[in-house]
Amino acid sequence: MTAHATGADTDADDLDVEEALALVKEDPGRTPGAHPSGPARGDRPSGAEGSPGAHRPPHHRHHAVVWPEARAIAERAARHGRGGSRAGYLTPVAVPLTSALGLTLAAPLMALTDLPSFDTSAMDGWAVSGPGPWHVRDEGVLAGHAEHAPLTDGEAVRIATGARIPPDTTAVLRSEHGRTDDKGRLHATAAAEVPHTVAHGQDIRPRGQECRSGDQLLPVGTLVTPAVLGMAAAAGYDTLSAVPRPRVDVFVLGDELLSEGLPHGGLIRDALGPMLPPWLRALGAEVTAVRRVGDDEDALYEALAASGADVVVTTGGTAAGPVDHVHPTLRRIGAELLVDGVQVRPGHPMLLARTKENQHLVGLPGNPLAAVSGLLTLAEPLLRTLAARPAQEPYTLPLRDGVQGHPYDTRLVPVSLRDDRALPLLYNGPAMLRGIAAADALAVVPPGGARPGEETELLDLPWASGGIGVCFT
Ligand SMILES: Nc1nc2c(c(=O)[nH]1)N[C@H]1C(S)=C(S)[C@@H](COP(=O)(O)OP(=O)(O)OC[C@H]3O[C@@H](n4cnc5c(N)ncnc54)[C@H](O)[C@@H]3O)O[C@H]1N2
Ligand code: MOO
Repeated sequence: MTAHATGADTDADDLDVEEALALVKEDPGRTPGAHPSGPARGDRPSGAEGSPGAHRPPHHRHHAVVWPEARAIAERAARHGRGGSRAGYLTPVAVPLTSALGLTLAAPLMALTDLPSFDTSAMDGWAVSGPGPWHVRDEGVLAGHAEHAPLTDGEAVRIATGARIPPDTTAVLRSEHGRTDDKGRLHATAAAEVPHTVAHGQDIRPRGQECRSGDQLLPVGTLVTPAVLGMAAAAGYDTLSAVPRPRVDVFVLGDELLSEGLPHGGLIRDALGPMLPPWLRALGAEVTAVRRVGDDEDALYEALAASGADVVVTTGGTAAGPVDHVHPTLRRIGAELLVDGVQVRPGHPMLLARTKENQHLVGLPGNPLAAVSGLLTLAEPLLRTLAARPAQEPYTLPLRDGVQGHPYDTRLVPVSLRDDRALPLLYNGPAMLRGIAAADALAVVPPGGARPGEETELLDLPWASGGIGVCFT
């Protein structure tokens, strides 16, 4: 779908700006990351300050919304048509612990048992009753064994860490704090914290020390981490009530795409087929299908009609070229366009539509970095809301180098984070992946650009934040 020249949206000025910003003005001979200084705020083209929408040039796509609004629409979109659920997330299900990592708890985690569930020895040693010396019973008490006969005053029995404390035990004497004399009697040694004696309750973990059955351990909305899985298992759970991952079908459009080998004869490798599924999983999705769909309107129509996913993600075909079928197909199925273009570079032809009751479509542009922009602008808030995940806390860092701005649109620029500063990376053109492949985050550069040292909002990439989102499987 590379033929755009005849498209109705041809916009010579926009395309010139795009080329200038992303491709040719960055001098590849400079130190990687050394971005040419952007204009100072005061040097912005007149009219670029303040609300970008208010200063759009007359030829700008009139439907395009400003970047923050696009994200807000995507977040709100999830809240409609979900059986009246105002929260917007998918219906919770019981998920086995082995599948629950990265999900959000749909119910508080209440203890199903006391923890510990019985009085437990905290150390290897002897359970003793009363003051020593003690007569040591022949048998021992091991973890996992049934209850032991009560001790009588002056008796001791060997005990292992984690074993049940026999009734009438007053303390546990650690093995390194006791010795037996030649008559087989046990004495507390001078090495004990209180010499020759053991404090009442010493090294016993009493039943219910951590929680009582029915206590709330974690609130609803908690992200299921490995530690939460451990806590849930300890507290008696086999399954968790959690919000499931939104199911996502990915349709990769384009006749020019190869799945293997070197580009040849005008054909190029499909970069999005390998990139999007793991990225979508990192954003909380379950990828239910990845299909190549040729530049054929009927094929896209049929694929869409057959999809039962919560979200369909298409790549390519969003612009107005002769084989850009996304808009016509959406019209054909009677979809409601919620976002039709965003004032962001790259990625401005991205779109969001409601295709069915409980199904949305995110149309990512075909240029690979433009697709990333659409993924983070539209798919991320939609999936996050459906999966009831928390939003990333907004944060800023100073830019090491200035970044030229688009006169009217927000720019998303790959950056690497070093020493609490963001280094804008080269090779950030819409068709390029070299910058993003080396990046830790995307800088949100406002219309008009950003000066060196300017505090700039950052969108973390899921693998760079080290969060639970990094679980790609
Ligand atoms: N007349 C206009 N032409 C274009 C406009 C415009 O406003 N008016 N916008 C440009 C911008 S910006 C973008 S972004 C692209 C969006 O185009 P589409 O979403 O229709 O995508 P395609 O035309 O199918 O492809 C664009 C480009 O990306 C390559 N591509 C597509 N899929 C893949 C893939 N899976 N892996 C790697 N590369 C892919 C494709 O070969 C094209 O080179 O439109 C501009 N044109
Ligand atoms: O700039 Mo397009 O929006 O190439 O991505």
